[in-house]
Amino acid sequence: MQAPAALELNGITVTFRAREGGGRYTAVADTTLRIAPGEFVSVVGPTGCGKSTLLNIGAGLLAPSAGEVRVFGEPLAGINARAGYMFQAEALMPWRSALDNVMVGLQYRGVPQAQAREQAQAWLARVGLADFGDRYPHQMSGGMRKRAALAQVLALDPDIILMDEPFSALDIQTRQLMENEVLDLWAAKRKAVLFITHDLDEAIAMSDRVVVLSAGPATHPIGEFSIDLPRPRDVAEVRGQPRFVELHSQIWGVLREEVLKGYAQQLKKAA
Ligand SMILES: Nc1ncnc2c1ncn2[C@@H]1O[C@H](COP(=O)(O)OP(=O)(O)OP(=O)(O)O)[C@@H](O)[C@H]1O
Repeated sequence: MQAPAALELNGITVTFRAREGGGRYTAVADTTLRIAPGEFVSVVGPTGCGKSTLLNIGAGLLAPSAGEVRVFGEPLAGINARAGYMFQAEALMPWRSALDNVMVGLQYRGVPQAQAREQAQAWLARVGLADFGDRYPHQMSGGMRKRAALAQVLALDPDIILMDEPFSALDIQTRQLMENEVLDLWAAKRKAVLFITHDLDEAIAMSDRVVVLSAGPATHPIGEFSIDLPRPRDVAEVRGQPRFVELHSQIWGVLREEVLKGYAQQLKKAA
């Protein structure tokens, strides 16, 4: 028998009550997505198509209107306890130091104080913040805060990591450093990753597989591409490889039309 997927979204449909008027809005329609243990999958799609909605479904933060989620073969009910999340927004508590921020999740899990401190310190060191444990979020740069947030997620050793545009607020150099760092950490531990981005270059550089979503409403996968670039990868260097350029052009061929549709919808909404 085939090993169960780490995360499996089966025939997911998500319908919201529309924000205006009394109607319903189907954000996601009949979407199936499977992520194998240790696989790095990116989902790309135009703005507002439903990427975050899918991630929230995988996290168990939102229940689908139809379809089911399975985690290592088991139906998911409530929050996905085997997943760690990293969102675009800052996740650090401003009143806690970096070390305390990383420790808090461990303590919540019942790890004794001294051990939690030791593990948190080791994770801060792994993300390059060994000497910054006593800094508060406002005393750190955006990149450092992201590192601390990454340590916070990884310290809990989740089997699945859900990332929603985690580096989009960073400048390009810091972003590439962080992307490489994530790839190194991932290579060492091989967790299943669901990575949401609207940046196709980032998706290709990082992933084993890229899934393209259609423009909304009723978004669904319209293309799936296996990224056969060798690893380890340097996200800046890999962009110059002929195979990268080829994959980019193939995927962009599918995504372009959807981005234009998504953009037209945004303009209509704004009018
Ligand atoms: N709670 C909600 N109630 C009503 N509509 C919602 C709700 N959450 C999301 N939507 C709508 O569902 C659609 C998909 O939203 P979602 O945030 O998943 O898109 P996205 O692809 O992640 O967007 P972006 O690229 O801007 O991050 C949007 O049209 C959004 O307005």
